[in-house]
Amino acid sequence: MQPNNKQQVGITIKDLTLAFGETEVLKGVNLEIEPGEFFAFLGPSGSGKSTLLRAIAGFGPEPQGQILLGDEDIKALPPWRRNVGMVFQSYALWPHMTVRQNVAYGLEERKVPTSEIRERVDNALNLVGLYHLAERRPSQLSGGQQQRVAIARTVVVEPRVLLLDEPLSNLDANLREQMRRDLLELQRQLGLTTIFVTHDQEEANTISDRIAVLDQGVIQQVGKPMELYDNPSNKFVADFLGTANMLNGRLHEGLNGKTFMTEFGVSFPFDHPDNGAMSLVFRPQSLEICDEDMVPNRIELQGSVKHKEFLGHLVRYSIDVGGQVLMVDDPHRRGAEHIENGSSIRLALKPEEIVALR
Ligand SMILES: Nc1ncnc2c1ncn2[C@@H]1O[C@H](COP(=O)(O)OP(=O)(O)OP(=O)(O)O)[C@@H](O)[C@H]1O
Repeated sequence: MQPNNKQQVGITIKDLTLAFGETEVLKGVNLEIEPGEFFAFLGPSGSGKSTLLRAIAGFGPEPQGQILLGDEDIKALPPWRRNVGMVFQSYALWPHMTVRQNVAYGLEERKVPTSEIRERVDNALNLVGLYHLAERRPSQLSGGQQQRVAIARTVVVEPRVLLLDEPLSNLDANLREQMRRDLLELQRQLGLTTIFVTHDQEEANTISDRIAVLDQGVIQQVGKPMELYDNPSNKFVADFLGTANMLNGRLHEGLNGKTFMTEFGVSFPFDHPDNGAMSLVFRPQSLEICDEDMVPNRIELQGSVKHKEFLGHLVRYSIDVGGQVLMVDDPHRRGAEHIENGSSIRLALKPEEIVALR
């Protein structure tokens, strides 16, 4: 199997809606996935990630809208004519067949000549590092090895795109990290446009070029992992991608510039083109604990420590600021032991790290 960069195709999804009976599960999905991209569908359980992936593969009820592979609308094609490879969460290996037979199965079905099957299966097994286990049955393999067989079996037929439905969720944490790296390397080697479904934001962040965040059958935002983390376009995305502090309140124009007043009555200067009700969102590491003089160009907040968790490289504090609890991640340094529950502290917030959401 050779890297097939020449055949890389993008995937375009236009106005896709899909219902199970009366229940609409995908509600007007629009998406452009670039050729060769490693793309993730990220969202909580029930958000429609698997349904969207399965719709691309041709499984499940027929959706409304369009699914294009390159220029070709594949929506009306049966799964086996789409040239799309899908790896299921359960792996779905044949238990009575050896690893080699499992991987060869799809080629035999396609009536590929025997000598070519041998060569392609060898290549696929080498690619996933399982050549030496070719004569074993799935029950004689670890979870990670079974996962690799499932991938080899899918890529051996040289699909135009690779779809992976939570492929790492049955593996333990260490193996998952290793498989993440292996999967990314394999994807780069093959140059296959790949979609990966996960509910784990760390997994999506580490593996993907771009992510679509889904909630309730709607794409909430699409972007590179850091873009989504730094500039969430709504509260759902802010919360789903890591810990987010959120201050709800109003922005007023005063004589000396603009002031933000939280719903709990804490106020501070804040500059933003809009006025009125908004939420200010910022990450725990955007707040600093100030022992001495206030750093210039920071928003100052007074609070008291409610809870403290020492995590080694950082200390995570819960700080009560005028009736609202904010999370603060402070890089651990010697000499901070005196900050205890009940301590009064000053916080400095970097205004440029605040995202104002309406
Ligand atoms: N065969 C089905 N019949 C009826 N409803 C279904 C069917 N499959 C999925 N659903 C519903 O569609 C919604 C989306 O399900 P889907 O499996 O796509 O979510 P998901 O984001 O992949 O979740 P998970 O991470 O739990 O797999 C859910 O509310 C689910 O109950």
